[in-house]
Amino acid sequence: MDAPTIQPKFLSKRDELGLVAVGFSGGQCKPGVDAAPMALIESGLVDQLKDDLKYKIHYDGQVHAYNELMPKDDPDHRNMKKPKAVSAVTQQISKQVYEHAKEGRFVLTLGGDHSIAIGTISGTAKAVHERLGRDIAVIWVDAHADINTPETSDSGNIHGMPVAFLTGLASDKPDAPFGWLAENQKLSLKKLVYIGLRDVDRGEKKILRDHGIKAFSMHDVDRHGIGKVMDMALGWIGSDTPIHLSFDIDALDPMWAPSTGTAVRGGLTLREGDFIAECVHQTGSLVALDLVEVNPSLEEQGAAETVRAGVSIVRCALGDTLL
Ligand SMILES: NC(=[NH2+])NCCC[C@H](N)C(=O)O
Ligand SMILES: [Mn+2]
Ligand SMILES: [Mn+2]
Repeated sequence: MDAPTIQPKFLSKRDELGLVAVGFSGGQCKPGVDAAPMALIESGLVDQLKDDLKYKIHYDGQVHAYNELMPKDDPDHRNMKKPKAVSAVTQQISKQVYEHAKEGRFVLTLGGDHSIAIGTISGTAKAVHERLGRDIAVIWVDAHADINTPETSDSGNIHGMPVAFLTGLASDKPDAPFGWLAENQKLSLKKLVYIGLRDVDRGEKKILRDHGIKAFSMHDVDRHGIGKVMDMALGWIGSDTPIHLSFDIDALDPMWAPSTGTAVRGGLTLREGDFIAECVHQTGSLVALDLVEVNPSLEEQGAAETVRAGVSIVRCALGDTLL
């Protein structure tokens, strides 16, 4: 197979990829998502990116568990569970992603639960601000909006809050857990687009409405078809903005991806998920990708299938083509 043919617009080299493997599950309560990076790598993801898609991969060879960063004592803060752990880990991820992104490399992060996007997106945003003087856009593909503030969240799980912190809808005092997020690490609400939503909390619906946030729910996918939805989503972002794609595997229907912590029926087909990734690749604007929430220890009979779905989405986003 040939190397990707799309010339990336916002990367300095078309074939350089920084990989960050994050074995972290502290943004929610179910153990097992930390095992996803190894499962994805063992199923051949990295070899395929190297051998089939011809990427030159910069990888430190480690699935980071960040044990050295775990606080001894981590009481709830504003209703958030494990605030210090998530803060320390996401701050470290932010640096790791930034180090790759500032070199003009594509950055692939394998999670881990979705709280890690506080790190990945802040790292991309900072590097893109510095390198190109631009804001990034984020396409958030998920059954959930993950835009709860600590105050609107029922669960207290931080994987339901990353977008609130990244957009500044939620913030912490400088000395509090998420006080480290600086202005140049944040995301504009106008540059955020959701696809696949179907389980949005009441407080989150109000946030989406009040701020006019662009969101394509499963209803929109049913009504228009995924082709039209992608045209509208990419049209909203425009062709001159670097894109960070944050893909929660639970956007897919549990038929295709059962092994995930907060599965919701009525989701995207595997092909619709791949199609989203293909369309985003074809823009030439993609600069970073997260793949999160694969949990091989849940619905174990479906774990291999879930991992395969994850591999497929990453391949499509990185330029794999059928023909
Ligand atoms: N990244 C995810 N899977 N998030 C699920 C969030 C579920 C729920 N809205 C919450 O705040 O807890
Ligand atoms: Mn989700
Ligand atoms: Mn999510």
